[in-house]
Amino acid sequence: MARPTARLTVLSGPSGVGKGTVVAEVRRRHPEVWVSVSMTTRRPRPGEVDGEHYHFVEDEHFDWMVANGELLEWAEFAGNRYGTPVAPVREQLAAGAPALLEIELQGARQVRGRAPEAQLVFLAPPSWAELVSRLAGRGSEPPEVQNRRLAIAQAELDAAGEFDAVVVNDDVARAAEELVGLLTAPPPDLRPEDSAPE
Ligand SMILES: Nc1ncnc2c1ncn2[C@@H]1O[C@H](COP(=O)(O)OP(=O)(O)OP(=O)(O)O)[C@@H](O)[C@H]1O
Ligand SMILES: Nc1nc2c(ncn2[C@@H]2O[C@H](COP(=O)(O)O)[C@@H](O)[C@H]2O)c(=O)[nH]1
Repeated sequence: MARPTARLTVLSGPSGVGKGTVVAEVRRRHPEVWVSVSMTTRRPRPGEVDGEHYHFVEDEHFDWMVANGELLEWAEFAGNRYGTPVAPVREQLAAGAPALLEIELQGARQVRGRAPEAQLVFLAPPSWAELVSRLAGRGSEPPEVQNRRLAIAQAELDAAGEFDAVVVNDDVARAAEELVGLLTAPPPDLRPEDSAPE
């Protein structure tokens, strides 16, 4: 892998599109890629490990983090709250290393506001039918929660144009490599054609 750029990259996209699957594939291929572990008030799914998939916390703890400015961004999504602890991201970037966040649209917009230099990547499904099928096939939520997530997904798909890049998750390995390409791309002001003298 080319040396990743020390830059903040956000991966967003509708629930069930495969963000977690693609990020896991990126890490399997490139263990050096650092991915933020979010806080959430959601209950763990079977197999999810505290501190690895999420920091699972009670509402009071989440409130405390918000009140103390401990989160880079946070949002309520389908009945639960999710947020990115700011300190590890700061440490990562201060050490000259890249940081990858896997978050939903409201959070991506907050990151855009706080860190305009961040790279925002949208993961899109090959089709609406495929998105519905993936969310149902995962089997982690009951049908009413799936429908709630799909209602949000419609608005998220409409916002794809706000992002710097769109990656279609038609194939996990291909999408993972495309994401790695974006993680290793120099930021716009460092691209040779932008900095070349007249
Ligand atoms: N390219 C793909 N082709 C077929 N199935 C896929 C693909 N990518 C992911 N999946 C499957 O789609 C389902 C949803 O994937 P995943 O949980 O990674 O989505 P997500 O975007 O992280 O969802 P959420 O935002 O709800 O956490 C999983 O069952 C996963 O195995
Ligand atoms: N704004 C944020 N969104 C986050 C964060 N961590 C995860 N997420 C997104 O929430 C939804 C639902 O996740 P699930 O694990 O319950 O399926 C999904 O879009 C995640 O990407 C975060 O720190 N901030």
